Amino acid sequence: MKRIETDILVIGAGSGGLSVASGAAQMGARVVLLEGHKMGGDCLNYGCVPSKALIASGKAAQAQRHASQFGIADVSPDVDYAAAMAHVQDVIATIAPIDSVERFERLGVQVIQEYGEFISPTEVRAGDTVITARRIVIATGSGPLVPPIPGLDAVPYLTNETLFDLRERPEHLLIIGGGPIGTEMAQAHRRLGSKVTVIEGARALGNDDPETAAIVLEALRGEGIQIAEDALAGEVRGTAGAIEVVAKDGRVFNGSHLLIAVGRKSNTERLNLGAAGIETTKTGIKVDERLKTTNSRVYAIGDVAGGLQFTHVAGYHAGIVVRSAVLGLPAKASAAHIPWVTYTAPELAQIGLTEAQARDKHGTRLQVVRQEYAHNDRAIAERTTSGLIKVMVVRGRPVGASIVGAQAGELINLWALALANDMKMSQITAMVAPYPTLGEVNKRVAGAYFTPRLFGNPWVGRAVRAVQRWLP
Ligand SMILES: Cc1cc2nc3c(=O)[nH]c(=O)nc-3n(C[C@H](O)[C@H](O)[C@H](O)COP(=O)(O)OP(=O)(O)OC[C@H]3O[C@@H](n4cnc5c(N)ncnc54)[C@H](O)[C@@H]3O)c2cc1C
Ligand SMILES: NC(=O)c1ccc[n+]([C@@H]2O[C@H](COP(=O)([O-])OP(=O)(O)OC[C@H]3O[C@@H](n4cnc5c(N)ncnc54)[C@H](O)[C@@H]3O)[C@@H](O)[C@H]2O)c1
Repeated sequence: MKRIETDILVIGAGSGGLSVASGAAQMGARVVLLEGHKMGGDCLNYGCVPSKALIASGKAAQAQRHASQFGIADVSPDVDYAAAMAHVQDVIATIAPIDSVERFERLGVQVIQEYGEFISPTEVRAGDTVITARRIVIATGSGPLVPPIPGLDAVPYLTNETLFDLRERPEHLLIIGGGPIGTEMAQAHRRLGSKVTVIEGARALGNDDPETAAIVLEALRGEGIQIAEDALAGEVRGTAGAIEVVAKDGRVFNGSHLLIAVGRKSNTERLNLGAAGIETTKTGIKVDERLKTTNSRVYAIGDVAGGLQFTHVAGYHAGIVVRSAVLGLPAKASAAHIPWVTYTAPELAQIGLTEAQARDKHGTRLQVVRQEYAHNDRAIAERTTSGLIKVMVVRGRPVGASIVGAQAGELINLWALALANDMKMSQITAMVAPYPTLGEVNKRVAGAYFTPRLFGNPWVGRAVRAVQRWLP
């Protein structure tokens, strides 16, 4: 057995682990990084990157179908599904060098391409090497949760780890789960020419504000996607090409392929956490607000920590751990200013409290201001007028924002800045937004907060009349 001593040991080279490793190494710490499978983890290989690339193919196909609104003939697109998947692989290959072993070795990180497992509270074994470190960071991510639905083990099914290997377009894709994976992949496949049925056990896009989510679901249904809600999958039957999902209430859904998208399972099995005294919860590794596990020299970040499971959260966690484990500074994680976006068309974005959550927490102190895309000149020019922004305001400060519409994911950035810095609505109205941009909806919605305070206000009216009498 080889032995290595280091300052920081990072287990897992996905979004979170890579950020810790590069940050720590560039600040001068000795870093060892373990990766048992693909550098880049889920986001690069089976998650964000391939899904957004396939969504881009679907968008290109859809634009051809609806070009006549811009004076160009509508065309039924000639979709080459295998070529769309080749585009997906090309996008992954373009980004991969940034996450590669070579790049990390150039940064001074010692990369070991093996799975790691604890053999004591201070030691991790990876292949034939035992590593001891001042601090250990677990960043092993998550994998697709495959629920114990009767019959599922006897039929072929896809997950996010196998979907992007397909080269023949599914004739009829059944998707169990109407969360972000289910809805994004439903729309991409529908636009590329598959029939699609989403089978959702509760409410589709149920983690988002119901009013904004409903606008997305209406758009998806309008494109021909069947979305069955309150349809908990109870049984799966059939063979390759002819699959049947039976809901608990007896509804039967038939299709050629089946995608399972019912959430995630933290990757903890290989870690032998018991040997290190690290406890888990139902969703992942138990951590405190500093992201420390029940072993005070070990941190857990990103998906494996079982909170919000997004790449930007893994990156944010990495920043907290670098401050704490590398610089020895106190740093705590918070979830209140974390945005998320579902990249359907229209996009759906959320930060902070939804309207219902804000009402529960702040009662009558809450004011909700709204602005429709239909009043935005750029949206009118580009025929993307179906959209809405709602901002939840308490005592002049935003506590949450929900956006549905074109580029909602870009527009939420401003509210991410505002919530991260506890900004006031007056600071948003002080901004001058270039015309004509969709971003003007952000300024307009902030203006809507002040409108009733300024227009039709008897005190303001009296003041204005007095000033007008005195002005020369
Ligand atoms: C289809 C899909 C689409 C998504 N789209 C988005 C999106 O648009 N935006 C967004 O923010 N998020 C998105 N996500 C979520 C995002 O992919 C994850 O939140 C993110 O990858 C988590 O990063 P991580 O570092 O925690 O884990 P991962 O990226 O999963 O990396 C963990 C790594 O650890 C390795 N590993 C596991 N066990 C061990 C071990 N014992 N030893 C060594 N290595 C180990 C794994 O092989 C893996 O490479 C999507 C997810 C999916 C599935
Ligand atoms: N755009 C993004 O940022 C993005 C995109 C995809 C995935 N992700 C990340 O990946 C995570 C996983 O996504 P997901 O969509 O798999 O999970 P999810 O947990 O968000 O949604 C799963 C859905 O499946 C339903 N469900 C569960 N069991 C069921 C059953 N037996 N029958 C029918 N429906 C059932 C649930 O009610 C839920 O609505 C997300 O929570 C997110 O963190 C992010």
